[in-house]
Amino acid sequence: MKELIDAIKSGNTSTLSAPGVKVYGSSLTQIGNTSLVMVRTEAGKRLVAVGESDLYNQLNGEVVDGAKVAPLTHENRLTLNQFLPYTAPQAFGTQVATMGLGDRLGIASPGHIQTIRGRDIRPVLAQQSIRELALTGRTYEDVLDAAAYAVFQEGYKDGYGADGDHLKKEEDIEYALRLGFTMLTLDCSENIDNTIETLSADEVAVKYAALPAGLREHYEKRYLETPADVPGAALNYTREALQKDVLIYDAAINFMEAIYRKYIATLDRAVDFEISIDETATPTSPEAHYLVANELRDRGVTIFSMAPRFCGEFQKGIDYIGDIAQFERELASHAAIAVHFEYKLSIHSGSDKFSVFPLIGQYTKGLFHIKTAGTNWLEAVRVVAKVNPSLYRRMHQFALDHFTEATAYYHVTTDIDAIVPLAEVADADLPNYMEENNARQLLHITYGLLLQAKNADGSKQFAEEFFRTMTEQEDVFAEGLRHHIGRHLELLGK
Ligand SMILES: O=C(O)[C@@H](O)[C@H](O)[C@H](O)C(=O)CO
Repeated sequence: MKELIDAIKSGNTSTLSAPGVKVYGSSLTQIGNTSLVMVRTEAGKRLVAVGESDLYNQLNGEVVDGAKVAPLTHENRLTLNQFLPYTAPQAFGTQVATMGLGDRLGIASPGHIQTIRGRDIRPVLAQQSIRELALTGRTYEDVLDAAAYAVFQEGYKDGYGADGDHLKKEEDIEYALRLGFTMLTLDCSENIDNTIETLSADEVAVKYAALPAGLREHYEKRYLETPADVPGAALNYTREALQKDVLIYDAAINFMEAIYRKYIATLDRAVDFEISIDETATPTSPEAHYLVANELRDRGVTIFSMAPRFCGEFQKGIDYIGDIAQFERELASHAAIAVHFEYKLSIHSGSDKFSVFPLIGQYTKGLFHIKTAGTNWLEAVRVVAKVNPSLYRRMHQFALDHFTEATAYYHVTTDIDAIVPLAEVADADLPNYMEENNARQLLHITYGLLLQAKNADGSKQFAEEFFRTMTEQEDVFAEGLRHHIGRHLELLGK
């Protein structure tokens, strides 16, 4: 480390290096009297601060050869945010395309930054759902720390977001806001009544008639008597469809308004508020989308984006499943509705939907929010399959043994029997599993079980070897993300 510190002290920072130390040259920055850089040593990543200043004194670490060497702790991240505002998350609003780049491991953001830098889109790097936190055992502090340190490591100063994703409970909303998250995705799935879709027209009519007269009059006046005028959207309300939509979404709209009034409208800072109605059995018709959006606007609820449940299937880690012509027809209306109400269309489970990306870029005119997460985990699994076949085989077999348990968390239509048996695949061909839909979904939804699995003695069954492998292969992982997420962005027109 001494060679590095001396080079910084002498101002000879063009090629920083030191034996046994990886220097992240893009991180080098000057704050007053202090030169700050990120390195990786045998002990892990560290901040190295050379030159006394308030920053130098506030960083918790040890002094080595006259420099402060600080671990990537939560407290040191907060200090970094204080002195380097670009390392803190920001809200983006509706006028720039954004991409959620969920990182379940806390090590993908450098590759994501290298992929997105210089493109006409901004990254929401710190994006995890409560479901992901529960499955990985991480916290929102961990998620935000990892993203902030990656931003510093890469010297990325174009801004990034932090999305508390698929939040259903007020306590989780408060948790994310308390930590400074700059985007909230309100998951309304538990307030949407999917049972209505199972009723006959007569049963719907009876249930609808039982609603308060004033409520029925409100909706009938606005959607049967008043034509919806949205350029580019084909909207046609029938009495039967309206009755179903009111029964399906009215409670959810009240929930959206209540959360907005209590948590968003009262904030003294900008937060991108996303409405998620995608994780429901009921596809969101354009008419239902317009109804929800119109009611929110009339109630004074301002949103950053809306995630409808599109027709067909947006399943985890694989391409779109469904009638692309119907998807295109309805996408045109969904996109027109979003433009009409001045928010962005949000595409959840956006990973790997290559066949419809051009349509999404086209109809949203390049102004969208797209969410990915699982595909980034699968790029890490691909690295393991390439460089550590023994670990991959053990993880794959564990995933097969625990797949049914994992289906409790994610809706997939995986055909496990279609996956080529491990014994028939040579080590060199293991990465090919990441090209096969059923194997992709097998490893995709079992991520939490794999990362949390323990041996009889309580040690981690895979996680320690997995992260050691990923540390050794961090450049290979970043290259894999640049290629795979880069393909997403190219097809989206970014
Ligand atoms: O797995 C999760 O809970 C999240 O990644 C969630 O699926 C997210 O909203 C998403 O759509 C990522 O593609």
